[in-house]
Amino acid sequence: MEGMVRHGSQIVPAQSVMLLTVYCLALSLVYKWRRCLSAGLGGVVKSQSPSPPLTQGKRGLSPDTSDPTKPITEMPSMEMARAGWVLRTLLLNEQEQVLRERKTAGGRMSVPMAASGSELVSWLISLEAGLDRQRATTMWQALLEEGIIFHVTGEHEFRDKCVLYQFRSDRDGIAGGCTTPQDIAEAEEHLQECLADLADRGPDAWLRMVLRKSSNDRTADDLEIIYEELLHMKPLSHLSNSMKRELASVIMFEAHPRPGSVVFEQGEEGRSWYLVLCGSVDVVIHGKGVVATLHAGEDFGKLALINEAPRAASIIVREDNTHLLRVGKDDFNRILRDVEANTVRLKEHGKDVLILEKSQGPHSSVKYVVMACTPARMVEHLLDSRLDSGSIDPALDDFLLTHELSNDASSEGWEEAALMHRLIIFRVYCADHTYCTLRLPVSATAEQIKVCAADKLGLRVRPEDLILAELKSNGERVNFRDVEVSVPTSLSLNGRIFVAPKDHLDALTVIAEQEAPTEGVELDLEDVSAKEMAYHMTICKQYHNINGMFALVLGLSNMAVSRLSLTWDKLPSKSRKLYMQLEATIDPSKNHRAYRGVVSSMDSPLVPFMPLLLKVIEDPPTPKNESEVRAYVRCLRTIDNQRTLTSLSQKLEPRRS
Ligand SMILES: Nc1ncnc2c1ncn2[C@@H]1O[C@@H]2COP(=O)(O)O[C@H]2[C@H]1O
Repeated sequence: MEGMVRHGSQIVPAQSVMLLTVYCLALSLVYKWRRCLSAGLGGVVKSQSPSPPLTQGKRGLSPDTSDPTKPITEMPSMEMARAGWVLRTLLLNEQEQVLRERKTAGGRMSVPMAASGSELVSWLISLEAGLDRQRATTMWQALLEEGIIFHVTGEHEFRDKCVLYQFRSDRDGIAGGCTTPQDIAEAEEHLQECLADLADRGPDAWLRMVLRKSSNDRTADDLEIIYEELLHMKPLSHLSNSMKRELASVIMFEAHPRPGSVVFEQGEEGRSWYLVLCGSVDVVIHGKGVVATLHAGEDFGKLALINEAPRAASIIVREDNTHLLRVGKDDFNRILRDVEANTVRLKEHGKDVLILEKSQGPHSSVKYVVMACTPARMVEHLLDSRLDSGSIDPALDDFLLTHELSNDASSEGWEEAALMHRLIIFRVYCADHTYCTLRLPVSATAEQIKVCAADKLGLRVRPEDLILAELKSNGERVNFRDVEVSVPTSLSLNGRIFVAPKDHLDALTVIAEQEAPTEGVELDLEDVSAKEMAYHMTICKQYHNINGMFALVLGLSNMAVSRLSLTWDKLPSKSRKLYMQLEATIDPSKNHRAYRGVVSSMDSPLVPFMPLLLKVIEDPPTPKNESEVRAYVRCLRTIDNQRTLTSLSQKLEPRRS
């Protein structure tokens, strides 16, 4: 059987065996270079691993890679590890010992196996005809940025000067000072390939080094290098040259060696705008998971800057050695805002979910026009958009009045499962009003909550004899069935969860805080003058804030207030008439015809009445700045118990007998 070789029980072509042998040899060589380096880098050679699942486990904070004297990788790449090994092996074989014991400036410290930057540059030039000093300097910087060589006291990037550098393996004492003839032969064999790798990486390494310097440390040459590079960057091609010049002094480089590290988290304040240089990042939204992956040439983080809103998503590094460019908020506003903030385009699972375009509003104000949007995103956008002047385009009115919003899992990608796994913190009370605080997924069943609460509260009752119930502020009780989920999110306003033995259920009484706020609110309404209050109420109408207007009218139309006839009588008839007109707009008959009439008679922008909008969605989406909204609602102290409201009202105007 010509050309075939027996391998175990298999017959394989001889060619494959040869390939396999070459491959094994190559692997062993690579292993040697990496072993030499990894011993000094924690001892483990890390393989290129895929990203960890993004919804689990702890995410590391991004390391600070802004210091240009430090490596930007956790482990050197195969190519640079090999180049380091080859150059060191050949340097050790030099007649005139380049690597030898040296004294640092001032003779303070003696360093073994060190060489000055200028000696290393001269030596490299001697290996390759046509190489100039600047090019050779960048090649050594390529080794320095991967932690293969170091400035002996860690103060400098690579310099063609009389400053000392060492190979890491010498600094950490993990490589011998001798070389075998076999090593030298191997190094010579790979030299040309290594020089080509270094020449290839040098200029980028130099650029990265310059981009890591603080603005103040950048020289005119540095700025020129950055500017030249910005001229060629596709994602910046729409910027004018003068903008690129300005950017050159402020744009910063950020390296993320590890997948899973967090660039920033959803809800944080926006401080920078980013551009992906290489690698990729995931856009992760609470309750939805990864909604998009951004690659080289794509940008992120401008929404929070132009909106003055919290970050709409977390950005998690997806690949090893992802490199980003960053522009701080002030610089973004100064240089880029006018151009970059022209369009905001958000994608989820490859589909555009929101495209906003800036346009000129009246009186040279700026407004954003929604060019395309999914219904779900529109609601999110409306819920938390504070775009510049807060203005929304007229097309939106039509949308609000006509669009049927649906919670279609397939088209909108609502990840109900992810929502259900979200952890929430809530209290469970006992009959004596002691309570425990639990942190469970939304999907936890009433039975699971019951068991956890009983355990924490020390209730010595079998779970089957316990009941979990909501006690509303009016004393009404609703028992949960054991299989029910989303218990804490289904409570009524001021409702509380109680756990009690079946035969003690009737003894449950409402907690004082359920009836009325037990603590003062930050803003004491009584400190505000009636005039001031009236001013703020009127402003809702003036600014077309129908939502705010309705909230006020609904509040005033509550029985506890509407019955205060003595007070109402004090109103001038003009105001009374105006109020009656407003009251008419909340009339829900004929599918909110009165409301629709008001909306159509108003010029844009306007804030629609949200409950009406949300009523058509079976399961309202979670707003983007969810944590903020939740914190707000948690601190919102209201009285929803009609009995309490009526008794307060009667204190003001006792019932006439
Ligand atoms: N579908 C998306 N939803 C929200 N943010 C997204 C989406 N896709 C990309 N992003 C980017 O993620 C960034 C998170 O921070 P910002 O809110 O500042 O700006 C956001 C957008 O630039």
